[in-house]
Amino acid sequence: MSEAAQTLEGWYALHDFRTINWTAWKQADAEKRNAALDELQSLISEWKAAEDAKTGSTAFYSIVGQKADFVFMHLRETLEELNALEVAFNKTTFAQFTTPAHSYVSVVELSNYMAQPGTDPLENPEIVARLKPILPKWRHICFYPMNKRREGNDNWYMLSMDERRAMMRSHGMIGRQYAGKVKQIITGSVGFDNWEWGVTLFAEDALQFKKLVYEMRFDEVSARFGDFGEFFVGNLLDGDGLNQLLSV
Ligand code: VOV
Repeated sequence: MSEAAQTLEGWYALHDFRTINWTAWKQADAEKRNAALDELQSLISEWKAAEDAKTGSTAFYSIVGQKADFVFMHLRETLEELNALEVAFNKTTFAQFTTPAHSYVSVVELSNYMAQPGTDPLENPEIVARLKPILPKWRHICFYPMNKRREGNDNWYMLSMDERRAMMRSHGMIGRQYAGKVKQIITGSVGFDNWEWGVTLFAEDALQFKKLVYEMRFDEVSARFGDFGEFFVGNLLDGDGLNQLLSV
């Protein structure tokens, strides 16, 4: 058996995608719409308070295209908290105007491929901060799930640790060229959801998603071993953005 990579886990993650029933939203009277918006805003304030207290983080983005209208990405210490968040949203008036479109459950993960031998990663404040990240509120989000292939000669899980480490080094070198342009949060979902990882990227310039993902396609670890699910891309919903989205 090949040596399994050691992983460190941080906050649990829920990507909660919803579609808006625009017909019902437009038909609702202004009073009901305003009440729904007030309630939604107070939920968002609660999430912001959790983020200020560093007990979790939430990002709220509209989704471009027809796979969903918006996504809440929540990070919390436990799965129970994530569950409570989705249930709290489901009980709001605004939720009556939405339908679930997709969801993804995972946990922030760092592997030991790049670890410094003989050091305790949990003593490194940078690593600890990466396990419990405050999500950047950059203009755009890109989310997709992925697997590492297990087919014939292209079986990631049969490679030696050294072979995998060399490929992850090359992967990391490409990623580093995008420092300051793309921020990645890798979440592990083996045992939690249908794919092995969730990849969540943030950027101020959405084109950087295309450039990075395209460049990685030529790198061995993605070219030979990457299998990818559906892509979701969207725009930050800050206070103004939310009001604009929901004004009818
Ligand atoms: C934005 C840049 C960027 C950077 C700097 C970066 C660096 C790194 C490093 C150094 C490491 C290994 C240590 C760790 O931190 O865990 C990883 C790990 C990982 N990555 Fe990555 N990645 C990036 C970006 C980045 C992207 C765009 C993708 C999607 C791939 C693609 O083709 O679409 C990805 C995937 C992953 C995955 C699935 C893992 C876990 C693999 C495993 O087998 O365990 N990643 N990644």
